Amino acid sequence: MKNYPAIGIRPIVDSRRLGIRDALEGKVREMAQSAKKLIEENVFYADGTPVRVVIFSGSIAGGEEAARCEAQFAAEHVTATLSVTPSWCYPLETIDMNPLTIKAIWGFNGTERPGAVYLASAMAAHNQMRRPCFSIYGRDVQDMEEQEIPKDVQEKILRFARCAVAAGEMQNKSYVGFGAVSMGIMGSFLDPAFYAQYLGMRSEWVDMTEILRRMDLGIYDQEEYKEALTWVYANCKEGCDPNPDERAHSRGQKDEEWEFVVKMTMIIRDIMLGNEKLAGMGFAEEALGRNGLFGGFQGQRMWTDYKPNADFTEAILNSSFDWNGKRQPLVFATENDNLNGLSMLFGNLLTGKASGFSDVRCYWSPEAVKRVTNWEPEGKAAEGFIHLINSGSTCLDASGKAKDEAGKGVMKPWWEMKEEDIRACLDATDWCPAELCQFRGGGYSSHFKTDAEMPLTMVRVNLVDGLGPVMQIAEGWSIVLPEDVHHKIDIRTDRTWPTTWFVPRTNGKKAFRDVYSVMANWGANHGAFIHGHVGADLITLSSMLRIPVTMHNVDEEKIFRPHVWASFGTNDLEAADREACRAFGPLYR
Ligand SMILES: C[C@H](O)[C@@H](O)[C@@H](O)C(=O)CO
Ligand SMILES: [Mn+2]
Repeated sequence: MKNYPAIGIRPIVDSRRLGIRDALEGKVREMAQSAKKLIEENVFYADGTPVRVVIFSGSIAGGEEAARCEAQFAAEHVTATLSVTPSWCYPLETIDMNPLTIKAIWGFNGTERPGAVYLASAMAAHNQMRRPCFSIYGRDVQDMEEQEIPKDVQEKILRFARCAVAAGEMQNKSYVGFGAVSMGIMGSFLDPAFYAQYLGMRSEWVDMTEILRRMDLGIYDQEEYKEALTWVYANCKEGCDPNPDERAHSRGQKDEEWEFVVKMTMIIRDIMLGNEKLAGMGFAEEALGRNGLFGGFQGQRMWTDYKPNADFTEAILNSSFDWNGKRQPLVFATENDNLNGLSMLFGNLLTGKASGFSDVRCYWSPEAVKRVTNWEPEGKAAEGFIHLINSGSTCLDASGKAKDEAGKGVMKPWWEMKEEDIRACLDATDWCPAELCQFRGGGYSSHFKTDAEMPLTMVRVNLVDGLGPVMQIAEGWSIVLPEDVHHKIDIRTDRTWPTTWFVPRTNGKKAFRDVYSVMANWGANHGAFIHGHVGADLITLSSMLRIPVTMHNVDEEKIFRPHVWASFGTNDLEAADREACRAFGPLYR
């Protein structure tokens, strides 16, 4: 079900008529319209639709009009508000008091009217009444008649809007976990209280046998299945079979496994999203789906010891395309690691791009690389690098084969993918039969290497007893190693899996002292990665969700959190963040 969260703009004015309110109405309306335009042109829901922005029909000078605004916004599913004003107004009578909306105020930096005085006073009210609010105030004084939104104000409005919409898209949606905990991986343990209280999400469990039930009873679109299988045979070339001849599956078995994994992919998608075609086949309940926003699959080991694994399913669902062409990625976590899936989801909601899922497998020091390959790491690899590799599944976008206008390898918002991008990602990927010691039931692993130097942000949400959820962020780059070096170290691991060589940006201090320290401090076996340096957005989103960021390498001046965070300290921002999140607690408790 689609229920887009809207951003509501609240024009605030001084109530004194006879020359003040009248003089402000035009300016405040123009501020509201320009903010609406800025957001609608630059911020998108994960499905590519421009964000819906509504402006209160009037302006707000007191509690009565504030209440009217609240009523209008409630009917419009407004989950975040941006109040705008060029003047002094009366904070306790005009601010957004809704405990659930995510709030910001843009106070015009002009001195004809005391906009900044209102802003500061409104922040004091928000801070004292447990209603955290983002403060947006331009660095340079503007003339009252100026209509241009200054660049620094634009950056804050857009960061606020992207993150508030991401938070809003999670509300009332579900995480759908197929199976249970995989191989004792703690991230697979699904804590419904965390999702309900911090994200406003529902947690659902689906036994993996549901996939077999639908397969055996033919509860999937048979026509689409034929098209999908034809597309797979034409576009998903088989790679090397790592199994010794005496153990390798026969051609017949392998063909059955292709049929199986294509059906499995469609069935899991239908369980997550629903499919009205199923209603026409007499399966009304199955047609509804489970309102899934993201999900995960246990796989190992009970399923994968018996049936084909979900490597193909996870890789295709996480990619920005399938046999129907380009489409919104469906974030789907390997090994049912919902915390890594959530980390992927944050990146996807903020950018519209496919997210990578990886084991954080190994730190390669320059010395070790030299010893093993006789190559002296240089450039971004000079301090060593981290091997990101997942057991058989990463979105094909992570091959880095989509190209921007300059011909550079990138990962694009799914709606910008071109046919040639999809073709290039498919051509760069082969699908290796599963290594049968680990996956006795077979299946196919997406096998590629990230073949472009791209800005990436590695992300992880962890749950820590006594602290709650925490976020880790490492901005850095994928790197491309000389082919022989890549080959020598890649085949030391599972040669049929997708590899990304990652170098975090280090600064010689604390967790980012060097590449080794980043790996040593990482909170779990998995990490998600998203294209671009989006750490500042992740920090803002985390503050909205009251998730403290306990590790990041984002420049301090880019950090944008609710104004009240400064009241928890300005010297140690990490401690202040932790204290503020603890003080306010989860949004939906
Ligand atoms: C195939 C192996 O069991 C992998 O799945 C395992 O090493 C992991 O990915 C653990 O996160
Ligand atoms: Mn893993």
